[in-house]
Amino acid sequence: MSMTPSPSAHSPEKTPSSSPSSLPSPGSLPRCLPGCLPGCLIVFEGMDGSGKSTQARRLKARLDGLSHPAVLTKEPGGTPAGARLREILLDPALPLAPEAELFLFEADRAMHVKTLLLPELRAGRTVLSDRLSFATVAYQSFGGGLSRELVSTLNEVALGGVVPDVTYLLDLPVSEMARRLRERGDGPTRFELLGGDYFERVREGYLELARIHRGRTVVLDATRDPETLEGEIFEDLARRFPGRFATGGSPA
Ligand SMILES: Nc1ncnc2c1ncn2[C@@H]1O[C@H](COP(=O)(O)OP(=O)(O)O)[C@@H](O)[C@H]1O
Ligand SMILES: Cc1cn([C@H]2C[C@H](O)[C@@H](COP(=O)(O)OP(=O)(O)O)O2)c(=O)[nH]c1=O
Repeated sequence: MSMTPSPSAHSPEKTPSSSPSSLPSPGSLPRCLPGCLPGCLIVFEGMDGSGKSTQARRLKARLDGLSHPAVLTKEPGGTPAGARLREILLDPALPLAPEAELFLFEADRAMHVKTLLLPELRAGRTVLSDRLSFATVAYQSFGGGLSRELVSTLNEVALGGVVPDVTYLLDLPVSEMARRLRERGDGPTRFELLGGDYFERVREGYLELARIHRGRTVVLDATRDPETLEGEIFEDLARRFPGRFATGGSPA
């Protein structure tokens, strides 16, 4: 990956405001292409129970072992405000209108991007995120039926131009997903609440996104064992970003 920021990474950027929140003001975010910030954003996507957090944790451990520290984060809930939003979003006793749910996922994302992803990526660090914007297209649009255009517009605002360098999509049949969630012992699972048809559409949504963004999305058969998947992900990363993850190659 290029360590040279493109002109577009700099021109619209301003010094973060000194307001009490110390968040950059709206419109101050760079428009970014993959690789235009010195860091590397690696995203894990897939349905509930597909093994995203298992693989994100394994990759982090592997990078730690190579003295290449990586930041492990997630959506929803990767920031203090996001953790509160996550409680609302995942409370089965608190039904939300589809639009309200969408706005809360996007609010979580805006906080995540502005306060965590952008600072880490600007500092040149590797960030591993358990979910990002594909999830909202797959769940709220393909699954929940909200307009694709609305979801894309809100994603664009929340992402502020940040684009993953690579996304690993852990693809799993819905029946296997249901089995894993039962085994994991989640309370009343989102699967039970939303139903199998919903998740069939979510899966199809993810696969369509992978086709559209095929240059920087890798679809993995998530029914295979965790070791095999970990090896395949690391091999792909090493090929994609030569030298970045070599032993002692930490940019942090
Ligand atoms: N490759 C795999 N094969 C079988 N079971 C797995 C695999 N990866 C994860 N699991 C198990 O499936 C469940 C869901 O995994 P998890 O990583 O929490 O998924 P997610 O973060 O996508 O919800 C956990 O019980 C985990 O131990
Ligand atoms: C990020 C995101 C998550 N979700 C859903 C997916 C999950 O059902 C739920 C919580 O995500 P997550 O904690 O990643 O669940 P899991 O570990 O089971 O995969 O939020 C959306 O519906 N839209 C979104 O934009």
